[in-house]
Amino acid sequence: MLSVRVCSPGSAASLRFCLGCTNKIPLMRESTRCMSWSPRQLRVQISNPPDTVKSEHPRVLITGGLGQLGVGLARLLRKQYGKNNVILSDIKKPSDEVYNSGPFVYADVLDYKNLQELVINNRITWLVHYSALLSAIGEANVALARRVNITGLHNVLDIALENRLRLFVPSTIGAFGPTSPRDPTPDLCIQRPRTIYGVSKVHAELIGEYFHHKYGLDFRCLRYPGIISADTEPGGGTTDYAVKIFHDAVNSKTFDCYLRPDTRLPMMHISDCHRATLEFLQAPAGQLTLRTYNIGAVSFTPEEVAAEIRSHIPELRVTYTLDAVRQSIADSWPRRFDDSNARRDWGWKPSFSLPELVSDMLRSVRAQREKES
Ligand SMILES: NC(=O)c1ccc[n+]([C@@H]2O[C@H](COP(=O)([O-])OP(=O)(O)OC[C@H]3O[C@@H](n4cnc5c(N)ncnc54)[C@H](O)[C@@H]3O)[C@@H](O)[C@H]2O)c1
Ligand SMILES: C[C@@H](O)[C@H](N)C(=O)O
Repeated sequence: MLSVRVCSPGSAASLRFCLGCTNKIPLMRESTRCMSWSPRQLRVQISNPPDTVKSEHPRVLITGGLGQLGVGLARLLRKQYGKNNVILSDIKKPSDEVYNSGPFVYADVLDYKNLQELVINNRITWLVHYSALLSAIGEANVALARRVNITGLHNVLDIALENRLRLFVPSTIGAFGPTSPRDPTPDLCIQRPRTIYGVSKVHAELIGEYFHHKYGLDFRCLRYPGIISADTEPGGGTTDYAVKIFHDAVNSKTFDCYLRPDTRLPMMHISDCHRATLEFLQAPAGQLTLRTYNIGAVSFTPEEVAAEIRSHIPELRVTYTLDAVRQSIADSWPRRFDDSNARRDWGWKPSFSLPELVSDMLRSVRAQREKES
C-alpha cells in the first residue's frame, strides 16, 4: 500500500530532497526515497534535484512533432545533441525525408501507458510537448481540442513528474483575451481567453507552474506569437494567413485575406522561435524568475506585411474576405507582446525584423518552388 510522507520544516525528512519541497532543502543522502503527491501516486526515486539534471546531454522526446514547428526544432536539437538523442513523435505518418533524418515513433498523447513506455525505454530527460489543436481548428472541434490539449497535457505532466523530466510546453498569444491589456501585453495580467485553445493553454501554464512550485517539476513555458515558416504548413490557427500570403504572392501574385487589413498581431520567424526554445531549455533554472514567459519579435497587420512584400513583388494584389470566427479571435488577442522579462532573465533577443522576415520567406518559398518544378 502506498503511504505519503509530508515534509514539515525542521523534521528529519526536511533535510532530504522531497518533491513537495523542491530544491529549497539540501540533499543529504542521494538514496533517500520520498513519496510524491503525484496524481497517479507513484513512488519516486530521487537521485538528482532539478538543478543537477545534466542539461548538456539530454535525451529529448517531442510530441506532436510533425506539425509546423516540431521537425525544425528536432533538426536544431539534433545538431546540438546528436541525431539519436532527439525522438520525434506524432500520430501521423512522417514523410520519407523526416523518417530518414532521425528517430521517429508513433505516440498518441492520449495513451498514457505508451508515452510512459517511450520515456522509460529511451531514457528521456527532456520532453517537448507540441501536440495541440490550434485556435481556429479547436473552435471547430471543441471536444477533441479539450481531450488533446487538456487530457493529453495531464498525461504528459504526470509522466514528466514521475520521471523527473524537464518539460517544455508552449503557450501562445491566444492565452489572452478581450479583457487583457493588448498593447503591450505583459507576462502577468488578466487572462480570460474566449477559445478552447486559449483556455487549455492558460490551464497548461497554471497547472505546470503549480507542479513546479508544489513538486519541483522543471516546467518551462514560452508564449509564442504567430510563427511564420516557409517549408512547414501551419496547422489551423488564426495567424495562418501570415504564412499563406508568401506562397500566394510567389505563386499567383494575389492573396485573399480572412482578417481585416488593420488586424495587428505579434508574429515571429520560425528560426527565432526554435532558437528561443533551445536557449530557454538550456537556461540555468536559477536564472528563471518566471516559468512562463512572453517572447516577442515583430508585430504587423495584413496591410503592413503586404506592403513589405510589394517591395519585392510590386504586382501583389490583396483582397479581403473576412472569416468572422478568426477575426473575432484575432480581435481578442494581444497586438504586441511585452517580453522584457525573457530579455532580462535569459537574454532573449529576436533576430528577424519585418523586412528580414519578408526577404527570407520569399527567398525560401521561391527556392522550394524551383526544387519542386
Ligand atoms: N505555430 C504557431 O504559430 C504557434 C504559436 C503559438 C503556440 N504554438 C504551439 O506550439 C505547439 C506546436 O504548434 P504547431 O504549429 O506545430 O502545431 P500543429 O497544429 O502544426 O501540429 C500539432 C501536431 O499535433 C499532432 N497531434 C494531434 N493530436 C495528437 C495526439 N492525440 N497525440 C499526438 N499528437 C497529436 C498533430 O498530428 C500535429 O502534427 C502547439 O502546442 C501550439 O499550441 C504554435
Ligand atoms: C498564435 C498561435 O497559437 C497559432 N498560430 C494560432 O493562430 O492558433
